[in-house]
Amino acid sequence: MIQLSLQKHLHTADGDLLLQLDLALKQGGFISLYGASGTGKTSILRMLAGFMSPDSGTIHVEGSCWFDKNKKINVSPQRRNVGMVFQDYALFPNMTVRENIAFALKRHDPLSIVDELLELSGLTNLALRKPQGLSGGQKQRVALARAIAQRPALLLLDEPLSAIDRELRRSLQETLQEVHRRYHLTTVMVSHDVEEIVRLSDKVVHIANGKGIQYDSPAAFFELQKGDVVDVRKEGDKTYVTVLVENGGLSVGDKVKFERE
Ligand SMILES: Nc1ncnc2c1ncn2[C@@H]1O[C@H](COP(=O)(O)OP(=O)(O)OP(=O)(O)O)[C@@H](O)[C@H]1O
Repeated sequence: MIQLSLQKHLHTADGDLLLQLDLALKQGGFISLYGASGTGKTSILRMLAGFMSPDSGTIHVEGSCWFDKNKKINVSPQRRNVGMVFQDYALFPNMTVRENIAFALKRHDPLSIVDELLELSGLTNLALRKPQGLSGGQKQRVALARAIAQRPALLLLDEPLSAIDRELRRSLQETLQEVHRRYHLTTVMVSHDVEEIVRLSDKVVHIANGKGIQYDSPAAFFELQKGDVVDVRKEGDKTYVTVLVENGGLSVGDKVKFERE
C-alpha cells in the first residue's frame, strides 16, 4: 500500500497554487494522473521520487516512511527504490542496450532477468547496440526495461509514450500492459492521452485547482460507453479511430478492449 498526503506551494505562470493531494494506492495498482498543463502532475512524481520536497505531509510506501515533514524524514532519491521513465529517455550513451538494463540490477540478481526483459521488450536482437543506433521507440523500451530491472517499489511514468508515433505507441502500451501483468509493479503514470489511460490504468486521479480527485473507473470518468470513440488521430494520410467496444471499465485488459477502424 502506498499512502500519500502532500501539500506543496507551486509557483505557476498564473501565480501561486497550493497543491494538496491525499491518495492511497494498493500494491500492484496502476494509477494515472490526468489534468491540464501546469496543474502539478510532474511535481507529484518528483515528490514521490524525492527530487522535490513537499512543504508538509507524508509518503509511506509498503510499510516504510519515505517522507514525513513533522518527523524530519526525507529519504534520498537513491534510497527510495523508484523506477522512472520520462519522455526523454536518459540512457547511458557508452553502454549497449544490454549493459544499460543490467546496470539497474541489484548486486545478487541473476543476469537472466536482463534476458527476460530484452525478450519482453522486443529488444533481444538489439542487445549489443548503443543507444545512438536506436529509434525513439526502441530507446523508450530500453528505458522501461531498465526501470523494471531494479524491480522498484514504485514505477513512475511521466508521459513516457508522448514523443512516439501512433503505431509504436500502441505496441509500447502492450509492452507496458504485459510488464504490469508479469511484475505487478505499483505504477503512477502522468498522461494526457485518454485512450492510454483507459487502456492501462485501473484508477485515474483528476488534478485541477490544486486538488486531486480519484475515480475508480477511468472509462466512467471520461464518460465513455460501449461504442464511444475514445480517440481520433491523424498520422500522415491515415486516420486512426479508437472505439470502446466493451463497457465495463473498471479494469483494463480483459474488460476494456479497443478496435481501430
Ligand atoms: N520546485 C518548485 N517550486 C515551486 N513551483 C514549482 C517547482 N517546480 C515546478 N514548479 C511549478 O509548478 C507548476 C506545475 O508544474 P508541473 O510540471 O508539475 O505541471 P504538469 O501538470 O506536469 O504540467 P504539464 O502537463 O505541462 O507537464 C509549474 O508552473 C512550475 O513552474
